[in-house]
Amino acid sequence: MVKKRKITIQVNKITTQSNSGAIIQPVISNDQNPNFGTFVTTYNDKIRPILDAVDKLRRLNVTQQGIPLPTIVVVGDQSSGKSSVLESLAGISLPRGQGICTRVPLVMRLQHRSDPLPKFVLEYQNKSVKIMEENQISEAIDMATVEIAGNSKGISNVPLTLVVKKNGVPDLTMIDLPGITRVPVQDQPENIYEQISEIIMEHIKPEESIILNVLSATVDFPTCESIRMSRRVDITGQRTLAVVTKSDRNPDGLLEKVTTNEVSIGLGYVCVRNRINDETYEEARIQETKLFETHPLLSMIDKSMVGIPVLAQKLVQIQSVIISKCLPDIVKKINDRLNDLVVELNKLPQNLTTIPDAMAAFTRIIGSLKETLQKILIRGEFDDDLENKQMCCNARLVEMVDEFSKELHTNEKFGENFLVEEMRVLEEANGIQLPNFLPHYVFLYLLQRRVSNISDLPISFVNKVSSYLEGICVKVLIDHCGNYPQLLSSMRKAAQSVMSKVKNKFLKRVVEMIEMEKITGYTCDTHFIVSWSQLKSNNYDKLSQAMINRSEAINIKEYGSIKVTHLFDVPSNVRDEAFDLKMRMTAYWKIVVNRMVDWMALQLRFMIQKVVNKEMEMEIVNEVMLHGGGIEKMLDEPPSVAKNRERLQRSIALLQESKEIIEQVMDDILITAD
Ligand SMILES: Nc1nc2c(ncn2[C@@H]2O[C@H](COP(=O)(O)OP(=O)(O)OP(=O)(O)O)[C@@H](O)[C@H]2O)c(=O)[nH]1
Repeated sequence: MVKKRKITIQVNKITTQSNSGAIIQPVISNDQNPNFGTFVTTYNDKIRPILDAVDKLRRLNVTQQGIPLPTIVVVGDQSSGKSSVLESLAGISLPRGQGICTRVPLVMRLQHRSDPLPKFVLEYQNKSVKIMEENQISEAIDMATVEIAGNSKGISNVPLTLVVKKNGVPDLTMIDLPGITRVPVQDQPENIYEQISEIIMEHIKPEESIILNVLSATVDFPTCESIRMSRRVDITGQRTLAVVTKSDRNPDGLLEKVTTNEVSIGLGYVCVRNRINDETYEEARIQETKLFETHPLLSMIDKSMVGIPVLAQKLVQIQSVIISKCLPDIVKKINDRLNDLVVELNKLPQNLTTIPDAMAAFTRIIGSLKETLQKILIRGEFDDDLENKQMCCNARLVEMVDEFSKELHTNEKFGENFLVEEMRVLEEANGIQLPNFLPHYVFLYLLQRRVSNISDLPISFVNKVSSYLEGICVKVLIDHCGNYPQLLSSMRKAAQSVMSKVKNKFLKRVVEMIEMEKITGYTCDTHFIVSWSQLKSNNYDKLSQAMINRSEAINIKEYGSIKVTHLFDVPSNVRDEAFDLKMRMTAYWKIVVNRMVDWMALQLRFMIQKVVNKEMEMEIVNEVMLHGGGIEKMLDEPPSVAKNRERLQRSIALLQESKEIIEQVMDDILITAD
């Protein structure tokens, strides 16, 4: 319920569309010949409170908090007459002339005041300069421009605000922007066009901006840069109003230009004649009225489309519509932004002041760190972000184990020299002994050679897995002490140190495991005998047949085609003995490889369990307490956090103030539309 309703604004004959696609059509009846003075006095009282509220928000710089404000933005090509139009509306002199004059955004706040004595204030960069005389305004703006944008013709996006409180002016706030030019002059930078475009686009892009496009009657409208730019952000022209200046200089064809509307201006055209040379504003208005009444061509233009008073009326109406339309949205945006900032502020670490507080915070960090590591490394649950595949640890670890197993298995190749190694070893093992009696050391010798051949694979597996786990632990640690960066280096050191210790232990065991495999050939797995018998029975006949038939190759299951021509002249007893040895080793090697993979996987799980449940925590506590300066360090809030907290508090205070301003004005008014 609205508590207070002091002022009612009746916005007649103005249609508005939805928030996003505003169609604003101020309709001024054709028979109405607006008088600048009487119009503003009736309108000003009604719009001023809202305009004041929006101007207060502008001064608070809420736009920097992502809250766009309804604004009339004056754009135009260089020397199109932008400043002259503002001068005419305000009845004051602004820097005018050929070449670039406006080099910084100029916010013009016009306010009607009943006192005949005008007041002028120039605000910029937290300064407020009172201007005593009207004829000093131009110079003051020039000086402030030089202070902001330098002596040369460079431009800047730092705004100047000129407050004009004067009897009879319309209550309007507009922003005049540097004129668009493609050619740099004097020592302007080469990219002057890009710089100006950027400033203009920033101001005209928000849906809340009304574009006041100043076009000189002396140019072809479709060729105007300002038209091209405004059409990029306002394709249908629904928030663009055109002011045609210099009507006196080029009256030919102007009527046609503004009625055919070749450049799709949605809010209509107003043709004006600004002050020329040393005319007073009163003289300029008289000359303008005379021009549009008596000139044979210009007098044919509808009276609702000519003269500064009509422009003032249109602007005031448009301004009241956009402001009243945007107010609820501004409140919503302020509320949303406030909520976001409060959440962000609450997420910041508590500013710790006592050792018990620091101790509690440290314990919390360790606890949640352990919980996360248990979740992803032991229970194998997913991290929140499934896209981050690195953090799906169990899946990545099993991939590494599978790859290790594949490498070990593919290492077993019969190759070109089938049985050659076995025959050579048997030959050297020959002695004065019973034939066909295989000494155990022959098998062991071959086994040792095979184990040595693959011994680098388990080592590189340990290296790979350890560096992956170290990466995961460091990432989790960084995430968990993001709020206390002063702990980061100790935590990182602890994680690296614990992982390095564990890796060394793991490597030591792997080396032992390799040695064990070399020392003894043993398995309790009965499948060994079955597998050996099968290999022999399946392949012995193939080999014998090949020797009889002199076939080049035999096909052994799982190992493919194997060349045997080099065995043709080998005595059958030697060949058979070597064949038996090979099949025995093949069956046993499968057992060895599987045992290695199983053992490594179990060791890995065991190691992870120990690190996560105990060693990481102990190492962190040790590192922080003994070497990292203790938890007292947590009491020194890092400058980055303090700065962030200050920034958030400032923004929250600013938005709260803005919210109060806007809620107050909404309480005070009730807007009705026909
Ligand atoms: N005859 C005539 N001259 C005008 C009119 N409007 C502006 N001028 C002249 O055109 C020139 C440029 O006008 P400014 O108002 O400085 O143009 P501007 O667009 O503000 O210029 P920049 O900000 O430098 O781009 C000045 O010499 C004005 O006196 C007009 O309606 N009639």
